[in-house]
Amino acid sequence: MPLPQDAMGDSPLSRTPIPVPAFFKDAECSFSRKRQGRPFCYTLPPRPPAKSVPPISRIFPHRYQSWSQPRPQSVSFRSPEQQPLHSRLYDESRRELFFEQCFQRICKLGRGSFGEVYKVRSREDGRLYAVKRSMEHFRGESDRQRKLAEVQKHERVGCHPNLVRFVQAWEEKRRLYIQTELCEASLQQHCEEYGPLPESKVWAFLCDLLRGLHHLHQRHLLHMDIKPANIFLSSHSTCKLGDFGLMLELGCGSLSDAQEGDPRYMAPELLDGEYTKAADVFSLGMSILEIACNMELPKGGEGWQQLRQGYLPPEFTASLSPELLSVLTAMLEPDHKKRATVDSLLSSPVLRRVAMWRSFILNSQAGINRALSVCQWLLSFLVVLWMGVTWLAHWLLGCWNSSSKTPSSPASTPTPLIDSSMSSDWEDDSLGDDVFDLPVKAASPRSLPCILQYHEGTGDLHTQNNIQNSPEVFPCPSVGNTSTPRNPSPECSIRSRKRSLLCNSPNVSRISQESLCSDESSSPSTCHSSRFVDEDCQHAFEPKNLLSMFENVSMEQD
Ligand SMILES: Nc1ncnc2c1ncn2[C@@H]1O[C@H](COP(=O)(O)OP(=O)(O)OP(=O)(O)O)[C@@H](O)[C@H]1O
Ligand SMILES: [Mg+2]
Ligand SMILES: [Mg+2]
Repeated sequence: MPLPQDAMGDSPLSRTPIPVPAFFKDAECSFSRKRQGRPFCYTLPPRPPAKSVPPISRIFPHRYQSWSQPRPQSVSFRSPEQQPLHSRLYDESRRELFFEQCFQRICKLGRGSFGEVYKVRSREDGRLYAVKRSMEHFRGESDRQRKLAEVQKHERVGCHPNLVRFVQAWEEKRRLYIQTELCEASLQQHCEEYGPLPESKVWAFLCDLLRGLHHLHQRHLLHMDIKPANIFLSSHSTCKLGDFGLMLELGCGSLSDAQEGDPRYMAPELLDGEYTKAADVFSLGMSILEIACNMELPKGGEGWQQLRQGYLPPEFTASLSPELLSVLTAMLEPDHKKRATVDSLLSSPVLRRVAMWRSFILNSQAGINRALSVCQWLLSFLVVLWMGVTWLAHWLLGCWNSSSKTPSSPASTPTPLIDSSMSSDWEDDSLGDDVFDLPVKAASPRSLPCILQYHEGTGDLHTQNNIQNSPEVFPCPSVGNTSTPRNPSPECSIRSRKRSLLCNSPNVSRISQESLCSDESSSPSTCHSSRFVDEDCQHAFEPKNLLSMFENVSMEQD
């Protein structure tokens, strides 16, 4: 239906004063502005009345009920068979629910008349989701089927950027769980926090919601519960329709199951049983009126009637632009046959302009986000690259240092780094074959570097403390090579050579005689220098030294 506009392009309502009804003074009192800081649960629709008869499960508590599954079951209407839930994290033998085992509950997002909604993190993929858990247990098979029907509706809806995305659903211990994408907040929560929306945002959200509704109406689906509490804002500031619990499908006999939505947003023709797409347009119009004018919508009475007779209180709508007022008037047309349709609204010039502008903004936002994430990725790649290059440079420098300082015959020409006077205590120490079987002692292995010297004649290794003389020793992985002969004597076994190489890593440290002897009380026989060397060797056997170790071996073989 075309929007009611005159030749000037203005709505009659914007220029002609609305005839004030005789009862206006009384009627005025039926509309009020929203009060700030109202508790969230204030807007909840009434709960269904409690049954006077206790449920069968109370009368026969131990009777087996086919609908009360002991195990979690996947709920899906795409496959005819009920499937058990699959998750690599779920352990059937544990008492915790599937929900607790597979999700980390972060906080409660909200509560409706059917369920409580939690913000959760999936332990499986680490992402954030919303999970709605039915508030009450199934009271019987028909109650279960009624609740499970919401899942079927989610599946019917399919994917659209302006509809809340369904992920999966399951039932466990007579409760239904529905996992959906997580949104920032509902439009109602947003308005409670930030007050009425500026008109630019109202247009943008109206455009998003009309697109979502267009997707539903194309599939002959009626939402039937459009209101700010069921409209969600995504993290990218797009608006989405959610909560498909009351959705109806035209032409498939589901109209007999129709339930009334919130009376504040309800189209008047629903009282006569006229379920059409126009009812959604009316509810959306009411929601927009509420958020744009900060108006408390009446649940009944005179104000409720007036709004459904095409009367929009000017004291609330005075601040709206004529375009928005004319769109609202078209959406809130009392006669559902004359009411604007989603198609006609989306093809109106003003909404086409908004839609173009909206697409441009969303696309540029998405582009900026993509560029930012690429930059972030590049930055982390560069950091890793820089760390790798620094490490390599460090390592190459170390190798170069060691090769420039390695004498041709370490036994005959002792390195200037080695202070032989410091090695007197260690001269008779040697590595035996059992060194790797010795226990590790609790000393600080990295604090005092030492150098092992190989005596060609005896085939023995001697430790020499170089703590004072060799600051360059620390960064160099092969600095101890000076004590390793290039042409080892035949008595020197390969094993002992490898061990000496092990000990030549910078992690090899000297343990003072005192500290070792202080351990004597526990094992007196261990106060022996060869064991000290062993201990050092064991400390030196760390993955980061492996590279230098093999480097040394290869240098030796050369
Ligand atoms: N995907 C979501 N992301 C963020 N918040 C959500 C999400 N789903 C629901 N909520 C919050 O939980 C509230 C209740 O959720 P929902 O409307 O789905 O429950 P309901 O019991 O079906 O409500 P109703 O009474 O409208 O039928 C919402 O108003 C909203 O505040
Ligand atoms: Mg809801
Ligand atoms: Mg609902």
